[in-house]
Amino acid sequence: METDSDSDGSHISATPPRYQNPPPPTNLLNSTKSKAKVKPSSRSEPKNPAKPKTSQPAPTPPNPTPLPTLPFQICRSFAPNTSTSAVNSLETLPAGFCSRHASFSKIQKSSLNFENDQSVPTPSNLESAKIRGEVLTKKKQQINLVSVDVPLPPVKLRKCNGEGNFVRLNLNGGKRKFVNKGKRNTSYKGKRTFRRSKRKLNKNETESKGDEDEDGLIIETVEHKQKNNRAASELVDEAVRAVRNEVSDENLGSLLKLVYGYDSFRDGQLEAIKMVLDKKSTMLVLPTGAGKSLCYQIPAMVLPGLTLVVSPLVALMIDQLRQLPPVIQGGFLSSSQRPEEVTETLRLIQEGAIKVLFVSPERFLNAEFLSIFSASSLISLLVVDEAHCISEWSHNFRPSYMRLRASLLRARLNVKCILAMTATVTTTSLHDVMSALEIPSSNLIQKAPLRDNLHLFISLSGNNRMKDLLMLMKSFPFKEVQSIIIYCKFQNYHSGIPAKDRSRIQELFSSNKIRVVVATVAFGMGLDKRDVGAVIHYSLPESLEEYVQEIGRAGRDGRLSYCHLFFDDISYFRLRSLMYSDGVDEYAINKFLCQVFTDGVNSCGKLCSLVKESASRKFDMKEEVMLTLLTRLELGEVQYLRLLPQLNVTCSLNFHKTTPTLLADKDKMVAAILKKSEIKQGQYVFDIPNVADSIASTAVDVSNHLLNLKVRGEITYELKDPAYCYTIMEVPSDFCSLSAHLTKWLSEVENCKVRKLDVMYNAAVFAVDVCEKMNGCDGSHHTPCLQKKILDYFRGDDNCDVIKKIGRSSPFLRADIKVFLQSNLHAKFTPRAVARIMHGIASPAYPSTIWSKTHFWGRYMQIDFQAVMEAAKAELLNFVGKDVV
Ligand SMILES: Nc1ncnc2c1ncn2[C@@H]1O[C@H](COP(=O)(O)OP(=O)(O)OP(=O)(O)O)[C@@H](O)[C@H]1O
Repeated sequence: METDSDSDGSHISATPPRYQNPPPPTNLLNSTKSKAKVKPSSRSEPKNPAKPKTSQPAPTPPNPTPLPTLPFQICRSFAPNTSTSAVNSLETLPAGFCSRHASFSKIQKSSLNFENDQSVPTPSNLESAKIRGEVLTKKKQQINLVSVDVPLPPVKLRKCNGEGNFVRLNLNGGKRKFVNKGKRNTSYKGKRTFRRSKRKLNKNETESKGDEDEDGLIIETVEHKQKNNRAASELVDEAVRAVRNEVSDENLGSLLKLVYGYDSFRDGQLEAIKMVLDKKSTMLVLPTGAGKSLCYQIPAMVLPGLTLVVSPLVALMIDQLRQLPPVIQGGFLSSSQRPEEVTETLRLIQEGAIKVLFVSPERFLNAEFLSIFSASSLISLLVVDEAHCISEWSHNFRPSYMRLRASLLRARLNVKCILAMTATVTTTSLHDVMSALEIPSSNLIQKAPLRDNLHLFISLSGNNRMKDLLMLMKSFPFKEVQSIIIYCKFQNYHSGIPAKDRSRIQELFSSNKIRVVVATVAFGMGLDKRDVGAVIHYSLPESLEEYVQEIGRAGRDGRLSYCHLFFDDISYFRLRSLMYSDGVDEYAINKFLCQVFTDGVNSCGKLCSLVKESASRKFDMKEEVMLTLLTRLELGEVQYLRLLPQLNVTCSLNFHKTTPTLLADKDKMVAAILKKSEIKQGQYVFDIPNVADSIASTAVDVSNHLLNLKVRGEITYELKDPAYCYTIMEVPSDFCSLSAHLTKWLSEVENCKVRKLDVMYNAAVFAVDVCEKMNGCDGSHHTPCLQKKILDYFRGDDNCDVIKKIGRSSPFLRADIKVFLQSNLHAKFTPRAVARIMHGIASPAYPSTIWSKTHFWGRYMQIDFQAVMEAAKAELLNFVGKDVV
């Protein structure tokens, strides 16, 4: 007997057709003509979908649960006060209850209104609607949300403007048409008119059908809906109670089936869920698309308190929030939200009305946020998503993730159980993460980093890479693939688009109205489009981790998918140069430390700030590097300072009602402002932390007080200069040794990044030049040898010699540096600054707008950066009248 379920529990490596009854094609690009050509081994659906030819277990589509058909509704209304159960009472349960995908796409559609900027679904309006539990089905009353009927506005191919990171590309020579072409100008009004006239025509018929509307849909009565919802809610509550009574495979399986519609857990999921429910901190390493989210979502339903998920990107948080099954009330906090929204979310957390909260690690700088948790046991589980970011030896180190140490989490947030999740981690980074989070080695669940439904191809691209790409797209199997992501490293290959269009493009791509998206790495993180059939790398990724992460966007439905990597030496040289763009010299770190601890020993307890832009130029250090150093000064072996939330620190103020001196008599903060201000063009200009420090207050209190005075009509003011704020805890006794220590650390991190790129390049060169094309490798197909390289690398066995393409010297280098210095007598240089220019790397003090004009810009990319620096140092020493460091 044929079955449509995958009872072995793993869909990851299966490669059969996706559904027993495939959905109707939504993309006109997949014309019937192209379908007719489908070969059995391609991703396309079988001709007779009801009878799959394969005898392999088919991956289970999200199966409808036995729950009643429910009306669609994005958010249910809820009464926070009554919400004490783990799964909130479901007053109005969405129709997407059984299928996350249904509910996800509806949320997106309903949330998109691009008619004006105001209505673009910002994280805040989307989420605040969700957490407020607004009934979004009242379409016309929603400012930010529109009917699903409203056609999306046209997508224009834009020229690069440096704002965005991906653009639609029609690689079919304009022959194929996008599905919504020609429909885009259909206005909402027009569509309504059409529907009204249709209603007129069918009046009698409609009346005779009673409850049926003009589209033949059954209009359910409110009572009917409520009854269904209550029944569904009771079933889930019952399943949750059963798991609480006994954490058995059977009870967890029932909950899975009921909420997600899945028949079985995938490899690693059940183990992780049970471990977490047993309150054991757990490290979970599963490949991309293996279903890690479910490993915290199910515990979130069962555990009594809040599940706090730390995520590195706001876009990722929003995606994860959207993907929560409707039975789990979610929320998120981000700096893009209005203060009222943050306050409302914090209130809901305290009331227990939010079960899963997404935050960025920077949120842990916020005193108000921390205070909610420090004295309570609100948090049942803390999830660290993309946990490799904790390790400086990972491909994606984030200084703010250093804040996620078990000791700090316990002390500040009362966290008892941690679940750390990642898909891409080497043994070294894994060790770092587990020790930072104090996860015992026995609590590691790790599966192979690659799914075996990905077929890996690789080729060295010639002089015309675009031509190579177009040929690839027109050849089998790529021409058959419906959904493709092309990853590019450099923006001049993919054109930027405004940020506000990104979510729209993601939506169009998700609904198969765009076939191909060209994007940078940021796109796709968190994108859970199950049927992406191919990922093409137009240029070399920076590391094998990045490669694995990006190819992991393909084949999440378990079907055979294709990944092609183009690489060439020039892109490699260019990327390798960029690896040096964060480097800093010891003397610059020393100067930086002097500024951070301005007043020397007397500055303990002082509230200070460092204006980002000016400091960045002054020390020729990127803002992220300054933040890395400040975070290290806070979280290293000695706590030298405590970072506070970033602020705009310079205030220019005008008094209106009461005279300044009279107001100062009544208000001590105004008195401090007058004392600390300079008067410029009639305005009082002062530094907020400086004023706060003088009256032993906080910068946040001063900001709030200013707002208050403004509301009373006493003042108006403007804020500028975004800055890092901090309180000094201890002044270093030896600046020199601290600078040396920090420089060494930063250079090790830099070397690690260079090494990762070299290993990536090495793997590519090996496949193309060295692989003997045995064991399954053939032509440009190199799945076996690349898989082996990846597995060895993740196991920490990457000691292979890196192919040395980078030169150590050039006969003209010194002479060119000399000419460069002579022709730029007006400027001061360090060896690093000269080497950056020779490598074509911009820095805050040497921006590309100015320095790319010199014809030496990027000329020595193929020579090792350190070697260029040494040559520059030697020339600077010879050069009279230049400062040499
Ligand atoms: N047991 C299961 N059976 C079938 N499908 C599942 C199962 N668990 C999860 N999925 C589906 O797999 C897809 C990927 O899940 P998810 O987004 O959690 O992956 P992930 O491991 O977090 O990936 P990434 O690392 O890329 O974020 C989702 O569509 C999810 O619904």
